[in-house]
Amino acid sequence: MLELQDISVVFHPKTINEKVALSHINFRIEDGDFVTIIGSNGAGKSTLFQTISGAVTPYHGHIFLNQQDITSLKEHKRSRFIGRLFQDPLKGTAPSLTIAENLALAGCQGHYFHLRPILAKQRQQMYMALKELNLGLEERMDTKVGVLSGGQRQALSLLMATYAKPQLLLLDEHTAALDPQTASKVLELTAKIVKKYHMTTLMVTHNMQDALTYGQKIMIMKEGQIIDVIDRERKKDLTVEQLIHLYSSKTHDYNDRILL
Ligand SMILES: Nc1ncnc2c1ncn2[C@@H]1O[C@H](COP(=O)(O)OP(=O)(O)OP(=O)(O)O)[C@@H](O)[C@H]1O
Repeated sequence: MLELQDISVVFHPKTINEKVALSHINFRIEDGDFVTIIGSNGAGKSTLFQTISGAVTPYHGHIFLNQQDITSLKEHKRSRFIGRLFQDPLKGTAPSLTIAENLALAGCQGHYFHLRPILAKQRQQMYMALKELNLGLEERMDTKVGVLSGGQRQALSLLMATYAKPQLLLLDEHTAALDPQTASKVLELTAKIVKKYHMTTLMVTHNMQDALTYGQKIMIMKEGQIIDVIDRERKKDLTVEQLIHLYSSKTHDYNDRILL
């Protein structure tokens, strides 16, 4: 379970550049929930993820993961149980290492990594995990990641972010830089892995259809606040057109990127 209690984030406090990026955020997500987050530019979505993952320290409030107060836990320690995926496929993998070496790296999340020969048993585990992606990467384990396509790399990043079975998975528009076909493939893979391991997941997206399809709940953010949470009951009969209408009327965001 993830719980945020009265979280506020202020950049450059008490200066002329002061910016309140998150303002009194409260929410609770149960184990295994898949929650999608939508919001206009600058609403605070990335800051929310940075705060949960420990890259940004809140000005106020507390964060609990499975009853443990992680508010002051360092980012690298949180990475042992929080997996994260970014929009840029280049961010989640090391290009000069092979696929197998990247997965070995993912296996020691948050701990010091020494590149050692990979044991036959480890390779077998990697082979099986890669096979699930259905992209043929299991036959290319000694290929350097730098030569993979954006979609292959993002699928591998997804596998890496979930390899150590994190308690929480944060997906920050992780398919936005991919072409539509590859994006839907990576999203389907995401849903499959999340369901298989019952991972508590938060996904930021600008795509209303994806927010509706994958989110068991949908959070709407505006100007550093959560302005609405659409729960299972309200979501049940919601169409994408109704979601767009609801979103636009609440945020006054009529951006084409959202509507499409
Ligand atoms: N390091 C920082 N210093 C100062 N202001 C910041 C910093 N990071 C973010 N902000 C500001 O905080 C607000 C929230 O930014 P954030 O990136 O979280 O929004 P977002 O919802 O992820 O937007 P987008 O959809 O455009 O990525 C914005 O006004 C942004 O300019």
